[in-house]
Amino acid sequence: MEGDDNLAHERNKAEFDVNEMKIVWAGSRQAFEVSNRMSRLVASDPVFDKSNRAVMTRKELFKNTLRKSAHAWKLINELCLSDEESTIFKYFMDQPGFLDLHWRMFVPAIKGQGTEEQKQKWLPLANKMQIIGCYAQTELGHGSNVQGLETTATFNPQTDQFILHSPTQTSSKWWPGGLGKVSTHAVVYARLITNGKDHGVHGFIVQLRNLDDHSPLPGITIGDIGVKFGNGAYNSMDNGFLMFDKFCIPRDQMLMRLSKVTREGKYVPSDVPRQLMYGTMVSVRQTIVSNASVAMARAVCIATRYSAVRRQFGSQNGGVETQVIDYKTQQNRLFPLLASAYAFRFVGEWLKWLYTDVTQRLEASDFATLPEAHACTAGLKSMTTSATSDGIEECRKLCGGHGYLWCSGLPELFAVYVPACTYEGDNVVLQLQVARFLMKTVAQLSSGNAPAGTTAYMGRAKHLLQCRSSIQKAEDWLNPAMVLEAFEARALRMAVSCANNLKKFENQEQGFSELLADLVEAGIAHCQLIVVSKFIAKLERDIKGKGVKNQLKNLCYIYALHLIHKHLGDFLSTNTITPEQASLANNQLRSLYSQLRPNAVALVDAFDYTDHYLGSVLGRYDGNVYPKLFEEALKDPLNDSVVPDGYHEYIRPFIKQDLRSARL
Ligand SMILES: CCCCCCCC/C=C\CCCCCCCCCC(=O)SCCNC(=O)CCNC(=O)[C@H](O)C(C)(C)COP(=O)(O)OP(=O)(O)OC[C@H]1O[C@@H](n2cnc3c(N)ncnc32)[C@H](O)[C@@H]1OP(=O)(O)O
Ligand SMILES: Cc1cc2nc3c(=O)[nH]c(=O)nc-3n(C[C@H](O)[C@H](O)[C@H](O)COP(=O)(O)OP(=O)(O)OC[C@H]3O[C@@H](n4cnc5c(N)ncnc54)[C@H](O)[C@@H]3O)c2cc1C
Repeated sequence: MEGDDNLAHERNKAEFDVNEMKIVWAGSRQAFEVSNRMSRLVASDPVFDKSNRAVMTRKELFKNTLRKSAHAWKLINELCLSDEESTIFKYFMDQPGFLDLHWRMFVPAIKGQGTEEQKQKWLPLANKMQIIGCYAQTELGHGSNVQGLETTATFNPQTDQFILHSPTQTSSKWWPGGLGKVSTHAVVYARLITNGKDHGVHGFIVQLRNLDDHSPLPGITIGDIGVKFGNGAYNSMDNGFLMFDKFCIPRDQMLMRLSKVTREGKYVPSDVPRQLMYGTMVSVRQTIVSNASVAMARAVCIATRYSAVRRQFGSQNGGVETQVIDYKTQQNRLFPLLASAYAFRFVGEWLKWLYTDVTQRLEASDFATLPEAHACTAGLKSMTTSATSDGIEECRKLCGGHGYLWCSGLPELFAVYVPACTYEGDNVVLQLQVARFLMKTVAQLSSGNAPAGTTAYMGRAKHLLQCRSSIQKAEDWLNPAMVLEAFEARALRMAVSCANNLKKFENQEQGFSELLADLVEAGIAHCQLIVVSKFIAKLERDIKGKGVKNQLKNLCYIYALHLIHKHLGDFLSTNTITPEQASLANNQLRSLYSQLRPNAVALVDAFDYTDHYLGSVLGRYDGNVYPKLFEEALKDPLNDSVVPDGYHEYIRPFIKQDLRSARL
């Protein structure tokens, strides 16, 4: 059977309304319409071609990214795209570049931390891209430890200026995207010093380059930090370094919405939590969770379509071979990833709601939910990006040898995606923030304060610490209350166990250091509970379309039960479930895989990705894999000539045994 017949046959088997599922995936009919229109607008424009990124030199790749960015900006203006449309348009461009940092970090940092006057001055320039900005926080010596940054901003009352200085090599800014070659400005984080006193890290708007000829301003040393992981991939981004040599900026370029420095040099501390200075990171972490679902879905779409096209073994007497998607091992690796894509989508929707809610509360000076918002954004960013990076690599393996080809789309996707485990906060460091939050919540349980939000379940500690799961048969694992209770009991017991172990240490910080590995596991268990509970909550909503809810139910329970299987040690060692109940979960999981199987291709079609966005020969909508693999191979520059360059110097001497003449 040809690839296209395979996929047509698969699509005919679907038991649900794919068009309605597309709307559930997009979040609303309007969101679907925008996403569909923007992805096709990008795909139809030859400037956004991505087919030869792997064979471009770094300089070519970078210049091509500039060209694409300029073209995108022109189209956004000509077509008068809304903010929502242009964000999605840039996303489907699928080319990491300075635009990401300008719009996602530089502009939000000014919006969140600038005064009204500062916003009025800087935002119109940034919104029209008359200045281009980046977010310069990380240094050569410190990334995770923001309080350990070394760059100084010393107030000089004589000139009413701050003097920015990099006192050591390790204080050089290192990593900011867009800094190396493009940005004219940056929001720079530096230690504020007034009257010889260090007030800790604060943000400043700093011009870096001359607006006439783009040369660095005197006192500024700047450049790109060099080639990063993978061909093409994130190398389109100019991550940069930056050093200040007593570089002066006016006082009104300190971002002063939170704390201030007066004309006399008096420091006026913020009367709101100083952590609001970290607001830009919280906002980006929230969007990274939604991006995780997109990246996971992309890899899963490629692996699912290819698994339906690919056949190996199983033919008797020359008949057709088995589609590899029919092997239970393939399903056991692939279907939980498909379920994870949907799970991350829905938790991303919820996190967006939580972020909007906390932002509104902060505007009304209500800071009560800030720790919860920080823990959720940090923990879910960590959990979903780790799972997605691993998932992309698993999808590559699911595609066998051809998955290793660049044109499968998976190597580049992995290389672009994997730094998400590090940027915007290292995943272990962020998960430890969740653990701290959990330890505080557990410590307060005896005080009578009922925990709220995502830790509300801890308020039922008495029950959850001693309950035994009442699962008796495999179908019981489709009962939402029973599944939730298992996840809640496991998460609470792991957190309480850490808290009890902490008590054994006289010095709590030392205890925390000793128990770091267990604390991370407790944080992950809590985050997995959030994802499962938000998926279950989604099923309780009104979901339209023939068979759509049924498919989502299957995906939800596959997500939950595969986690039980994967983290069985946690569930058994906390006595949350028995080995027999674990075995019933496995039986149910197998049954769910069989139910999902006829719908697998339609479930990835529901992502509505264009072939342009997928960028994968293996994941093509028409399944026409083999002829296109040949086409791609023949395009490789090595195939430009039949006899390769270097033959006469380095191959012929071997064959003719005249190695003395080889030019070694
Ligand atoms: C095939 C091609 C495909 C192409 C695809 C292209 C598409 C591209 C799409 C998407 C791309 C995404 C683009 C995104 C680009 C991202 C670029 C990355 C940018 C960066 O990385 S910027 C730098 C980020 N840096 C960090 O994240 C640093 C991490 N460190 C910290 O955040 C903190 O320092 C900390 C969390 C580790 C805290 O450390 P600590 O020393 O404890 O902190 P303190 O300052 O003392 O604070 C203690 C106290 O505050 C609480 N707290 C900490 N942070 C926050 C916060 N943000 N909000 C609220 N509260 C906070 C902390 O819990 C403590 O509370 P407690 O005292 O315990 O109650
Ligand atoms: C592609 C990319 C783009 C980036 N873009 C930007 C940008 O635009 N702007 C910007 O300012 N920065 C940017 N960064 C920097 C990024 O934010 C930092 O790299 C990140 O915050 C991690 O910090 P680090 O590099 O100091 O890691 P480190 O903290 O040095 O981590 C090294 C190891 O130590 C472990 N570790 C560290 N602290 C602890 C702890 N307390 N407990 C347990 N383990 C610990 C970590 O888990 C990790 O395994 C970017 C980075 C990358 C890779």
